[in-house]
Amino acid sequence: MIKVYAPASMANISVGFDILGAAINPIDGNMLGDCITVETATQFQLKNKGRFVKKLPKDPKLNIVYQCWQLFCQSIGKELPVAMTLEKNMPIGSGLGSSACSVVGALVALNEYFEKPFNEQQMLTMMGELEGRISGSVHYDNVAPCYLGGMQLILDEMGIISQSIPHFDNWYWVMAYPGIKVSTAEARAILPAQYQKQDCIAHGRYVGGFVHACYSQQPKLAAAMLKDNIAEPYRKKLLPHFDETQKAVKKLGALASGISGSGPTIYVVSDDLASAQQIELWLQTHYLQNEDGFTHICKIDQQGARTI
Ligand SMILES: Nc1ncnc2c1ncn2[C@@H]1O[C@H](COP(=O)(O)OP(=O)(O)OP(=O)(O)O)[C@@H](O)[C@H]1O
Ligand SMILES: N[C@@H](CCO)C(=O)O
Repeated sequence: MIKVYAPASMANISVGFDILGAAINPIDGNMLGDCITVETATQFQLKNKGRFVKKLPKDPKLNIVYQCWQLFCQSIGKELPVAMTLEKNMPIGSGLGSSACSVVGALVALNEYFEKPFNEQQMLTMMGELEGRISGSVHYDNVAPCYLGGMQLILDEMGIISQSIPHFDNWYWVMAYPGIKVSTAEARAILPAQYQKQDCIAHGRYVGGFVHACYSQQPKLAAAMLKDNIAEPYRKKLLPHFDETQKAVKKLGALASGISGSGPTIYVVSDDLASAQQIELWLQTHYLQNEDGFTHICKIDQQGARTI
């Protein structure tokens, strides 16, 4: 039997719409991600369990794990009789890469079980295709960090889909999921089809500046560059009182904050644990909307998907 854990991820990180993402890990040892097992069977079976199992599609063929198995079989050229179990620990439509956790977990578990018929690039290509089926367009900024760990910059040139870039080891990422759903497909549909020239120039400056600051290890500059003029102005209305939340966490010492993926989770950066804890408490009291909501103080997860 093979069991794989696939971690949560935050896509975009404000500056890198569709091209930047990081895997995250709560510092308290909680495992924030889906788990998938693959076992021997005489015919294909898929069982679902976990905290968010009720939020999965009713039709089992719409479960992305089933589609992972189908694509894996098609790519290998034969039907593979295995029993898969999805532990759905991630809320759906959260901005924490829930579908990516299932896609990456399922493909890595199958690839491990069958002794790695596919290499990293082939795996990423399949992951991108499956993520694209869900959100309406291929984007790797959740699947790449979930699979490879660290902070990933999507390149998609010369056969290289993604490479990791340096980050700041002392940064805490306070993540707050309010408990409401935002569909990625809908959050993409509300974005403009075209942007003004000055917005394109500013966007280039922010993302270039952030990557430069990461390489030259200038944390203040990096935090100042974490600005989103592509998605946040249009998506923030989907999140509970976003502007007020940003102002409040800034007063509590946040270096930066923004939308995780397509929301409604927000991330807040702090380089001080006491301040991160105060921010977390504030978010628990003011940002969570129902009992499904949660907060975690995280660090960037270096490992990505792994067998456990
Ligand atoms: N195993 C699965 N895990 C998560 N979503 C699934 C799964 N199988 C099918 N789906 C469907 O995929 C869609 C996922 O929606 P969406 O992309 O908005 O969520 P998400 O992956 O949590 O988003 P985000 O990447 O912002 O965290 C939903 O319609 C859901 O029903
Ligand atoms: N980059 C994607 C991530 C979705 O999780 C978006 O913001 O639409």
